Amino acid sequence: MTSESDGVTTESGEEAGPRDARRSGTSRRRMLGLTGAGAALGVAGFAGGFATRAATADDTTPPAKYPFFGAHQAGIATPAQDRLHFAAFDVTTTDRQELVTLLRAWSMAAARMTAGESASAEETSYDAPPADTGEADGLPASGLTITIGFGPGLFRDASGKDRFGIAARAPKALRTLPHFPGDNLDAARSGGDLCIQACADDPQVAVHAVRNLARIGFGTVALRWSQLGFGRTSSTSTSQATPRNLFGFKDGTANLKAEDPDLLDKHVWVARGDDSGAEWLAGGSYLVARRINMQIETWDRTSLREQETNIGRDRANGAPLSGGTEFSAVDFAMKGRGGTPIIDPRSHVRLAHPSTNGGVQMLRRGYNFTDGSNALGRIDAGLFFIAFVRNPDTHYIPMQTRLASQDRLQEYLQHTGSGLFAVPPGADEGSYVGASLFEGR
Ligand SMILES: C=CC1=C(C)c2cc3[nH]c(cc4nc(cc5[nH]c(cc1n2)c(C)c5CCC(=O)O)C(CCC(=O)O)=C4C)c(C)c3C=C
Ligand SMILES: [Fe+2]
Repeated sequence: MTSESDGVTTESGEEAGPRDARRSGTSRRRMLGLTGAGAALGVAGFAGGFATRAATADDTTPPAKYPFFGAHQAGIATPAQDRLHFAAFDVTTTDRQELVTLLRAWSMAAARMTAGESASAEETSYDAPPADTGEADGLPASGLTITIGFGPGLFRDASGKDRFGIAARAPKALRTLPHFPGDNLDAARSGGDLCIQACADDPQVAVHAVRNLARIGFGTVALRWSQLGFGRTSSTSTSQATPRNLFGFKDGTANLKAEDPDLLDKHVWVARGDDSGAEWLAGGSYLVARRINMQIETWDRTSLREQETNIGRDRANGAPLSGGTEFSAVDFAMKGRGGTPIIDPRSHVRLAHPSTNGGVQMLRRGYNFTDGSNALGRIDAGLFFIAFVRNPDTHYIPMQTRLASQDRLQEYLQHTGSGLFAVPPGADEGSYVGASLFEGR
């Protein structure tokens, strides 16, 4: 008898009790059934390659589930979820095969967890640690996506030595980001040979994913740094409302959106021929991560006029100060009474706008964060900036250089962490992220 509400059936056909369910690679959805939370919640719903989010409290809305396998990795063009757990790892093994084995194991576990399953189908003995840590048992997939990236150190170590026989295929643009004016980077929150971006609409699901991948990597990788994010600061789909950052402004209005695949091809996805030495990256992207502290106490003592001048948009509705509504085009030429531009030339939107940056755009996918408070009673808060770009040399570094030296916002910001990762294309069903690099393409 196999019924979601009756219990779990073992391979021999016997009905198992909860203890056996924990030992086996039990589906989290089955655990939902076990706990009587409603099997109806486990139905996937896909539309046009990405699922609709469970944005309402309506019980009949299926929670989002995004497939791990596909042409591109999920977690880039996927509608931005509400929570983030980002982790960067140092690879501790010197053995190429162990690294490949890890990437295979991560991909298998990621495919399971994004489907709402436990991290492993393996059955472990009662005397061994469970194959899944258990804290997501009973929880649905919650829109989980797991995106894996490769840092510069995966290809060459600090002395320039080829670590795993892949140095000749390192992407040209994959370098430690340069120092920008005002950077105050903490080495303990920067860099990494590998990264995992886990996004979900439930923080427990995102943390569970990183925790299990770190556990699987024990002995092959060591966690270098990690960051939790609690509120998305971008929209990556026109179906999403624009959220707000910790300065209280709508953030993500002029972001690239999944509904415009031509712009994603132009600005996000690496194309064949972009880098003849790294064709394996075609269909992938680059992930820029910046931990940006925001001096929110200072901001909170700043007049609304000054705040809006700094950003270049209306705080209440997100419209450009030149007028219109949130999605109106910004008019940088419009002059005010004194003949000066209404949108300050040093405002954030002016300096980040494509017209100031040779037409380049990026797909922003950042999150708000708070990490306690300091001895002065100030909240350690900010924006964990994540952007996906086709080439950081053209799509990130020039813009960040401009912002760091001219942006009016800069007075309230301090960059404290940094990372650049090449994000391989998505894996074929049954294969693994990184196969195009390690299996040679
Ligand atoms: C180098 C890239 C960027 C960094 C770093 C960055 C930090 C940062 N941004 C905000 C708040 C807002 N940014 C907005 C727009 C915007 N920002 C960037 C790039 C970086 N931001 C771009 C490319 C854009 C879009 C520009 C355009 O095309 O008009 C906005 C306006 C709303 C929106 O369009 O999203 C806000 C608000 C903060 C607080 C911050 C660092 C903490
Ligand atoms: Fe911005």
